Amino acid sequence: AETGVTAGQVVSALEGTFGVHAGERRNHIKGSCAAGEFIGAPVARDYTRSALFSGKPLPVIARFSLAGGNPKVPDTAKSARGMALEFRLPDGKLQHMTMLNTPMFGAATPQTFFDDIVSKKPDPVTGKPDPEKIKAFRASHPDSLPQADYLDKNNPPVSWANSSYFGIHTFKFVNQANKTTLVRWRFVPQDGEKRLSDDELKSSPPNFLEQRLIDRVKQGSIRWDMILTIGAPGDPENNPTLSWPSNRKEVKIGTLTIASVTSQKGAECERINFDPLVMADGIEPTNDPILLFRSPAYAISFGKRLSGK
Ligand code: HEM
Repeated sequence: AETGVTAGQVVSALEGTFGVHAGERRNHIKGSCAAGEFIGAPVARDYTRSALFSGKPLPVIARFSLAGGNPKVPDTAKSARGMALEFRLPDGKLQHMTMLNTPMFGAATPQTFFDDIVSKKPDPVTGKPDPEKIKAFRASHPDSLPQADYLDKNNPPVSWANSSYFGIHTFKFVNQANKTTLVRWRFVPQDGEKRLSDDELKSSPPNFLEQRLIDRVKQGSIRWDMILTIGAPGDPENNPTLSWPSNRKEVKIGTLTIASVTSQKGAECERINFDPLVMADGIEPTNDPILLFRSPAYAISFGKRLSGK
């Protein structure tokens, strides 16, 4: 039933549902900028020749965000949180990782993502999304259910610092001998996972994530461990809605340190397009149709906001 929705149509759907906010991201519009460094563990070189894992510290520009194109989305919203990283490698090379705090994504195809966004368009009468349309979307798109179920059952984190972030897609690690390994990765917070209680969900103010992260970093740097999961034959490679079995081999391959946090206005992360296909030698994409679709969609959003639209 793939009808081949285009990246332009998906960005238009985001604008239709969330409005056009000139000069701003069409998705993950609300967020904060951060910076720090990454030290990769040389043990990763069994799997990849990427300069990320030289063992030397590399500068990182980061952005923490909430999913969706509503600039006023409350920080209690039961939606995904994002962490986007730009690693600055020697010789001006770049590596991006643009992740969510859910282990899986809510669409196996761009069409499902499009239908999801359209189903959330506010009803002109109530000014709110129509719960019946959201129900109908879920019933007709089983690939949306694992992430929706995860977001239903897991409250959002108390802080961006108290969440794991998942690469979600499968990627290829290519080593010095040109051997390819299918992998997934995630970043696990050294501060520990901590979610809002049901009471806090109701009582928290709409804006606390940014100030809480600024306050946290004043106490000292914030760290995440980068954990690599090694795929086994038969593990889904091109479907980001499907988890891998939990008994796969895992290796700690680096530490991310965030040392400064600011609001996004005028800060360095604001003008970065965290296109997940920006990759340095040693890491390559799979044929995951969602991963490949993200790049043109981000380019359209980026082009619009850079030109003040
Ligand atoms: C069909 C699938 C998807 C579409 C169409 C889409 C679209 C977009 C767009 C248009 C932006 C704003 C880009 C900009 O103006 O710079 C964005 C941001 C973002 N997306 Fe996606 N996305 C998709 C899937 C995903 C997936 C699978 C993930 C995580 C694995 C993800 C994580 C993020 C994050 C974290 C940001 C914020 C990046 C930043 O801070 O600049 N997205 N997305």
